Amino acid sequence: MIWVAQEWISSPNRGKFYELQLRKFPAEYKKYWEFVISLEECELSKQLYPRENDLVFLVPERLKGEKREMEGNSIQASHEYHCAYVQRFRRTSVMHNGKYECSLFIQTEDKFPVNVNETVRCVVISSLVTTQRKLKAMSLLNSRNQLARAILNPNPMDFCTTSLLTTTSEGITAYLRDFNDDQKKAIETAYAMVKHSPAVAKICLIHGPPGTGKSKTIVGLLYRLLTERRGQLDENSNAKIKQNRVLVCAPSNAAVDELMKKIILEFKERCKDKKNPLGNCGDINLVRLGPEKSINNEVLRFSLDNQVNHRIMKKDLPYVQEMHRRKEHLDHQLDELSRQRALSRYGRGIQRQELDEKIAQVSKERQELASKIKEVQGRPQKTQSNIILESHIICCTLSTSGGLLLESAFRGQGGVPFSCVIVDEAGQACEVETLTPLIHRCNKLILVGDPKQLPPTVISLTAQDYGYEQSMMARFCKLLEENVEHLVSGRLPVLQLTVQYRMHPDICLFPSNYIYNKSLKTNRGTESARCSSSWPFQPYLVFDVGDGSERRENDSYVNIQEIKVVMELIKLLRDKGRDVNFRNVGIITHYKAQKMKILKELDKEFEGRGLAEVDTVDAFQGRQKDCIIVTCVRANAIQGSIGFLASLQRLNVAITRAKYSLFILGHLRTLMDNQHWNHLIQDAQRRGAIVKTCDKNYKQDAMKILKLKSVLQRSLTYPPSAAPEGSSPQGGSPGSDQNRTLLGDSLYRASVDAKEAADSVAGKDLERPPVKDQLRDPRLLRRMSISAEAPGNCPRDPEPRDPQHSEAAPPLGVPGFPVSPRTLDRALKLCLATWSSHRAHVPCEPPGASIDSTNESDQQGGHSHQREARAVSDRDQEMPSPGNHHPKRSSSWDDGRAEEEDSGSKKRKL
Ligand SMILES: Nc1ncnc2c1ncn2[C@@H]1O[C@H](COP(=O)(O)OP(=O)(O)OP(=O)(O)O)[C@@H](O)[C@H]1O
Repeated sequence: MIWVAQEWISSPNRGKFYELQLRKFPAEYKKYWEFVISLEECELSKQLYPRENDLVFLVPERLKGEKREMEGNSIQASHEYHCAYVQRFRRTSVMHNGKYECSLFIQTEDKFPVNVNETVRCVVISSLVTTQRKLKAMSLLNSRNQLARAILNPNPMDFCTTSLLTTTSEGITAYLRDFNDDQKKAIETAYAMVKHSPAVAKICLIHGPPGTGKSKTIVGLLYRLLTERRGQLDENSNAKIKQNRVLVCAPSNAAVDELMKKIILEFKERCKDKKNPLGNCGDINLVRLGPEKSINNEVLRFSLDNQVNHRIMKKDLPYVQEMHRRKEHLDHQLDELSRQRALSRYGRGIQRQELDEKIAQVSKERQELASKIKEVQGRPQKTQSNIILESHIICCTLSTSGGLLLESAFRGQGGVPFSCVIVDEAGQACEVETLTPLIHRCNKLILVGDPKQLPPTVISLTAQDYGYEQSMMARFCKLLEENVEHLVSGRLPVLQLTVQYRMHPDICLFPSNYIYNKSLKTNRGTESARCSSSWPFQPYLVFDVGDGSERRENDSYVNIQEIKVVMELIKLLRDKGRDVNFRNVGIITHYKAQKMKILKELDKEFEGRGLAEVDTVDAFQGRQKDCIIVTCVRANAIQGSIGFLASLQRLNVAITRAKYSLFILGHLRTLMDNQHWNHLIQDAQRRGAIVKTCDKNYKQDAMKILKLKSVLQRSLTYPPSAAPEGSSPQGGSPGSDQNRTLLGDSLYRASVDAKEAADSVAGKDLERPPVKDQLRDPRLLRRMSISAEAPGNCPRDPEPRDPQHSEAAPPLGVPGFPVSPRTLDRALKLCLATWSSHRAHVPCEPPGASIDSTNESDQQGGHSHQREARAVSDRDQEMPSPGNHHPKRSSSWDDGRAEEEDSGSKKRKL
């Protein structure tokens, strides 16, 4: 029953009441009850009436209202409530009290204290179909699958390793050029596992952090597995070659469809003869199983129902059309007869009788015709099975893979129907769910996912205690990691994807260091594109909304001050982002009430146009946006729990969705009570990426998301009064690639369009503030050692609270060292020089915003100052360091590339 518990609440929209009338007491089966509901009610609530396999709660009439069914997030079962299972739903055509009736057979757990004819309230909790499939998968595992032992008691030999590499043909070598080394290794290893020794049961784990191309790798593997098929197919066009059929599953419909879109693109693109493809998807056949209403429109064409209809329509179209015409004719006839019958109410009895007989006759004929149409158009099993058998890739959810459809299609075919089962988003599937596709006896399982992102959603705490929240992939990875020292190779048999193609390197830095053990690297092309000067906003800032406070709203929370900041940021994105497409901006909040309030505000501001997408972390998993704003909401005066926010996996997903800019809004004192947030804040603090704000200043503070174009320009014309330190805020020396990223891209590699610059900063302030106030980038402020307590800033600093983190940076506002205006001027020129020399070979990928990215005078300026800049760079490095600014010395969160790039920069200096 534990397994059921979490699902009671996972379908909240099904929690509806039904009044049922107990009709008779079936003496023979004490635990079975027959209830009656009126047909009218059934018709009205077609979607929601208790259906077969539904789990329901039954409450006798006399107990109604005595106790609430829902308390908080959990349903309280007590002796008054009877957990029951809808065994059978039967529609009968019996008239009762002037209404047609339906019968509902419900099986209760034990004796149900209800009297005959007493009304019973029935609460539909959830369908048990999925649960039944999971139970079936569990019970069949041992008898049906060779992987049973490996799953229950895994050892490293059960997992495929890189030693299985195969030889590749020229064509495949050329194809694999589009993939990075990790992806190639994953494809080749999984391919070898499937193709070599098919009798050996093996599992392949492909672990891919955010944006590392997990889907791309799956598509590449499918292509690799199925291209050989073409050769075989040419000789023997029996399309039922089971060795070349793959079952591709994911826990959710959305995940299946996302992957399918990529599969379709790839196979269509690579079709040998596009005018004459061999299958329905390029040269292969693809089918998507599952109810049509849950399939994305873009892939609906490949649904089983669609393909069945297409085949039937093609064959039986004229016949079906004729039947429809006849049915329409009978409908008209019935209408007319009913009208005549109504008119003859006061006429002769004989006439009425004749009409009744005629109506009955026409009704019968119509009913027969309707069932014939249904039979032809309905889903004839034979056609379904043929389509499934002819498919090379079968896509469906894990649950659907356990349905009767697949089983009956393969019944009597002999052998194993798939060469392998691939599970995408495997980190998000419950263990038992992952067992479901294994009922088809396939002994090769490929799990692709990231256990460090969100686990399966399990609300029941009891279920969590039993480990139901842990995915199979997470369990395997954990076990292997714990025993890594006992492995002969000393290496984990997990294929790791380590190059990400999504995030700006500044966004990637913290998750890479803290969550992925410094292993997540940014692809060079992605780095250049993300650092493009055409994107006018900073990549990574954490706003400390110090005077924000959480307010409870029903079961949720809101934080009004954070909403104000969100709205201000959104307005800036709109005003300064020029072409920033709002569909590419996402606002992530963990709380429903906050989401609703933000949506309302956005609606007010934009009158329903151009709304940014607002949703929970869970809804954003697997997706990406150009800019993400995270509003954390929680802000307690008395420190307490931070609820959903506490999960590292949720934090990971929230901060890894943005491509160009990530702005996190939170009450840092509250957040710092959690160790993961504490690390994030300390890291941001070291990088000078924290912006303190409060109600008085939030509008000005929001402006800090703009890149510092004006500073760059003014620094050349107005020598400022302070200079930055020589060291970068995150390590690496000036001129190193990493440094270019952090300094050059975020701070200086901005558009130098004078007009834009003036407009974005100085133009706003008629009374020009002192230079230090104009330098709004927190990193620069930090480097210049300008106290965060400067006028207009908020008074409170977040301080690292956790004494166990010895590498913790001091609180914001620690005085730095004095720098002269000349040094600052030189340093700025240095950055400009590095920027312009770097830019020369950096391709730009406009993300949607297109701002003039070149400025002659700037480039020339940078060029002419290059030599001088290098001299400054050398000298700056010798300057006394405040000690905690050079992460290579002070921080355990260095970018893994720092050392390599540091030496690179030294070479450049030589
Ligand atoms: N080798 C590669 N070369 C170029 N681009 C790549 C490569 N691999 C992946 N990408 C790009 O990176 C982006 C993310 O890829 P993909 O969606 O496959 O990643 P993912 O790991 O499945 O993402 P998620 O974290 O959302 O699950 C896509 O735009 C994809 O085209």
